[in-house]
Amino acid sequence: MEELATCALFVLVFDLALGWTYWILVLQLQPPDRGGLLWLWGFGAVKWITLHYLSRILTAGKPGPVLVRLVCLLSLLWPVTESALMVASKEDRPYTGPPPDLSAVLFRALASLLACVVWERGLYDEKSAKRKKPQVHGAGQLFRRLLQFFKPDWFYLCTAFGALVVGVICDALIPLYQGEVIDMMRASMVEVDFILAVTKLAVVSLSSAMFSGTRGGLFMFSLARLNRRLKHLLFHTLLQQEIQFFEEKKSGQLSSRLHSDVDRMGRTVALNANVLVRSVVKTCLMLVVMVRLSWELTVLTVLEMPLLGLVQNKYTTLSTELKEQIQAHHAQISDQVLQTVSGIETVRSFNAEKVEIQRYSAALEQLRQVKRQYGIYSSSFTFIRRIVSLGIRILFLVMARRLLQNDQLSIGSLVTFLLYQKPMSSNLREIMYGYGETKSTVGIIANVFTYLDRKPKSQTAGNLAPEKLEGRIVFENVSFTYASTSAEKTTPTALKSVSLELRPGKMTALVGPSGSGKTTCVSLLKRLYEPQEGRILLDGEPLHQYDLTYLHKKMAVVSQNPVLFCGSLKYNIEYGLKESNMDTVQEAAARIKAESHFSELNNGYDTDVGESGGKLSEGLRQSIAVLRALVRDPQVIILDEATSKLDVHAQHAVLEEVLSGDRTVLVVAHQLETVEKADHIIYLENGQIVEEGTHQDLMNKRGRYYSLKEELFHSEGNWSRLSEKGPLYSGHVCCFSSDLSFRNRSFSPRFWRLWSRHPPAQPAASRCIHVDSPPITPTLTTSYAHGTSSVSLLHATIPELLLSTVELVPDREAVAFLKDGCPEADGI
Ligand SMILES: Nc1ncnc2c1ncn2[C@@H]1O[C@H](COP(=O)(O)OP(=O)(O)OP(=O)(O)O)[C@@H](O)[C@H]1O
Repeated sequence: MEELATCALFVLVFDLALGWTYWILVLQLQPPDRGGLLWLWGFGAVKWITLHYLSRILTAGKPGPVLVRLVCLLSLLWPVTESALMVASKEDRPYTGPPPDLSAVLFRALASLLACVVWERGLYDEKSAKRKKPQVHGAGQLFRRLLQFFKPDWFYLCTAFGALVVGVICDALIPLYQGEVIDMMRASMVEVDFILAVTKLAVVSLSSAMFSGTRGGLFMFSLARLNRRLKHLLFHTLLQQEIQFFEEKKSGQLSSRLHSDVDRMGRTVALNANVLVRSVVKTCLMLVVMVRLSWELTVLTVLEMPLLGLVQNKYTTLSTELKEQIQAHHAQISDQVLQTVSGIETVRSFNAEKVEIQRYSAALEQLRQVKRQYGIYSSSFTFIRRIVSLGIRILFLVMARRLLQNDQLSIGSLVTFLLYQKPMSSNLREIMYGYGETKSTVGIIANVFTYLDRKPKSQTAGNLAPEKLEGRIVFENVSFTYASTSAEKTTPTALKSVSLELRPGKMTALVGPSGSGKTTCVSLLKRLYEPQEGRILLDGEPLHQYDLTYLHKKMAVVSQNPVLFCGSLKYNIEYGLKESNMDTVQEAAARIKAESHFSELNNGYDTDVGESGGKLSEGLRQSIAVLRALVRDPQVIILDEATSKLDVHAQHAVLEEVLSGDRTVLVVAHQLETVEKADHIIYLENGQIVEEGTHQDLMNKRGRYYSLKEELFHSEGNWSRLSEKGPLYSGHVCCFSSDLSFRNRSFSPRFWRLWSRHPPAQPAASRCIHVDSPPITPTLTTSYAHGTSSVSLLHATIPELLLSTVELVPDREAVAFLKDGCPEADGI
């Protein structure tokens, strides 16, 4: 810093020496008009070269931007101001060259130095420039890129800019013609001239209104089109992203990017460009007129700009940070409200309303604090701005009085000047404001473009779409780990070298404890994620090579909690289908035993399902999801706990329906009775396959699968599931058995009578109860069958539940069973 100051001092001293040398030369040589502008510009060029080399020598070849700016100002300030004075000089006072004034040399040098200091300390905020270096550096590029989005609207924009320029010219001429009209009011003037002046004023005012209106309308129109295009593109890009992206970003954040950020972006370019161009054109035109009236008063008026710029720059830097914080708080609050409202049932059942209100209030309080800070900055800025304006105004009045007293300005010219002064000041303010707004939007534009440019990390889909799909799916040593978020350093491996095969026409079941990786397998099949190792093949081809639309048509995934959209039942079942086919829907609904439930609803298939299907029972929601998949007739069906809320009959009906048509079926279920029918059962644990085979194989093996079945039966949860199946009626038989040959058999009342008299010998492989009283709901404490209480049932080691009716029962089966299990029954 000290080194820089020393160099600047040397440059200044050298500049003074050059300045005084110039005047000595002029006074000696006495050229016409003291050399005029030609000499001045020539001297400026010589000075620039000399000072530039001097600064290079002083700084060992690296003068730096500060010295470069100082040298430029020192060299050009004089010829530029003299050229402006010559342009502005009135015809009756022709330009006679600069007067010899040695003190002016010193004054100009000091003014240049002061301008450089103001620039470095105020307008050029080094701290914020460093902090936002990558953004500020690319600001021009960002705006150029944003302008490219306006390409389809070039016609409207060109017309708007044309209207803008014409409107501004008319605007700038209005005060001039107003002054003329005032002059024509004098009695000595002829009426025709007065009428002519009024007509000119009217035409100019009318044109200004018309062109300004056209300009405003066209800008708004283009802006609306740009918004639509940008939002569409951004939404499209967002939907292409991989699932991890949505897991990391909050929905409030994304919604804020999509709406407020895009709105602000468009507004900045369209409106600020409009305001900036309008104000700059107007200012230039007005400057020409004002300088001709009085350059002294013009300098004072214009002086307001750099001073206000200084304040505005500081304010922009501080307020940009706060604006970003406000936006982040808004996103967080809307996220919070969304979560609470969508999870209102959980909130209510855990009596957490107060906690949620407190959380909301805390978030609102944080927002209030940031807004308060913003308010303080804003009012301080307004105060300082007003003070600066007031100071300048006082100076202006003092100067105007002096000019009037010296006859350098007439009252008429002063009135015209004043008519220009107010719009001029507001123009300058608009330029400042537009500049500040544009600068503070750079970060927002960069954010939106970051999203627009984001390439999804998932592999891009291929275009494979064979006419016939067999549906053979193979996992070859597939390993997968979920990406860790910033909060967690590592995540456990969800799948470790899993190899399995799903065959067409067969049902495969994935079972295992929670967190074993079942849903991860389904997610990989849905291509929500890509395996890090190994590959997944569909009919021998890697899954990612299939066209996504084709894949989703051929492979349907039904999950436990299907997403339903606001609308009718019919809308949700036919969601995404090009053509409605209610006959197929109704037939399929009948086959999965859902038709009667649907027709019981008030408006049948037109019944509104409510938000996320909230007006329907969970079972009905699952039926809709199953139907939604079935009506598309996919070759591969994946049921991820998809029938867990359906009753036993409906579960069997769904399984029968999906297995028809040679489909490849994958079932993920915790209810092991659902998977027993599977042709192949795969038992996963900690992301690895530990057992596989048929139900019989696994039961015989007495391994993990067998233990899980045992555990499930003993757990109280199993008993509640029994209760969920509804009341048991007189004449029903409940059988608990581990003997597989016992399944799906029914027994007559005679059998029961025998059974109660002759219970099986120890160790018993079976327990049965006969419900012979009017409808009862089984509960833990009910004792309802031939001396067998529910408590003893819970202690039974037999993991099977069957319900059947007595009418279908042939007696000999009972005899056969009793012969098998109870030797005392021989001969019955
Ligand atoms: N989105 C995710 N981000 C990080 N880890 C995840 C994510 N989803 C699942 N996991 C982890 O991956 C592992 C396997 O989970 P997965 O959901 O596949 O198990 P699951 O067998 O389907 O469990 P459940 O039967 O309870 O549905 C678990 O350790 C789980 O915590």
